[in-house]
Amino acid sequence: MIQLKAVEKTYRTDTIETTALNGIDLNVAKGEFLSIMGPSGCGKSTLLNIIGLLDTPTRGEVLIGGQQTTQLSDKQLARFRNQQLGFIFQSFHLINDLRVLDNVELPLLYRNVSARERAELSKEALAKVGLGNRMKHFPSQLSGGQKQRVAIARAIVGQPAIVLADEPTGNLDSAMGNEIMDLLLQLNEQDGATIVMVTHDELMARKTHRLVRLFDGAQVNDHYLKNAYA
Ligand SMILES: Nc1ncnc2c1ncn2[C@@H]1O[C@H](COP(=O)(O)OP(=O)(O)OP(=O)(O)O)[C@@H](O)[C@H]1O
Repeated sequence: MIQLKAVEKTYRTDTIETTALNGIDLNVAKGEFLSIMGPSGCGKSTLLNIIGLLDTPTRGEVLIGGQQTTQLSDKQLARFRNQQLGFIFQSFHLINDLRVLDNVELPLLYRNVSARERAELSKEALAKVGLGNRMKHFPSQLSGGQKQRVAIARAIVGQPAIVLADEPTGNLDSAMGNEIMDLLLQLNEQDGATIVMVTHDELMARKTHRLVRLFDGAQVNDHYLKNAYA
């Protein structure tokens, strides 16, 4: 479903060159729930942004669902993102001036979906995350866990094949974090969504199918990391 081949990412400013990713080869199977861990600055968000086509690699290839993405124009990328990918962020990224239902409808606005169908699909997505009774609320009237549920409803309303989550439980206490994690597991198990999640929480990562550890922009295996920290 996701294939990265020899992906490198270098950021350049006038004086400094930073290698954020240094030759990543990664295959994520359809229906797999993968977590990515590693110390601060090791390249986790960069990797997720590249998988999510929000950023482009300096070298290497990114294939999503067999489609080569490196040659796509910005417009094609935006369309591909909108149809294939759902995003969940640590800080929710909801629009505070919009009611919950309108926030969830947003990804559908960029497609040819009628107003009635947008509302129906969004209500379904909100019911799925247990927020069917909060549609008319504004984000400021919700708890952190509820905001993240809205963000998940928004991520899944267009039924994307892949959901990308950047520290989805990072801003939540452990009880709410566990609820959000259960919801992601349910999405994966029942709806078959392929999920890639960046997390700092080993307990959350342990619930997923596979744990990839990064160190200094490179993929390392568990054994190596344990030796490195021994
Ligand atoms: N836009 C940018 N310009 C320059 N350097 C960048 C940029 N984005 C990231 N970097 C650098 O690339 C490296 C990887 O950053 P990245 O945000 O991917 O790490 P991370 O593992 O997600 O960190 P954290 O856990 O702290 O969020 C870091 O050294 C960072 O300073």
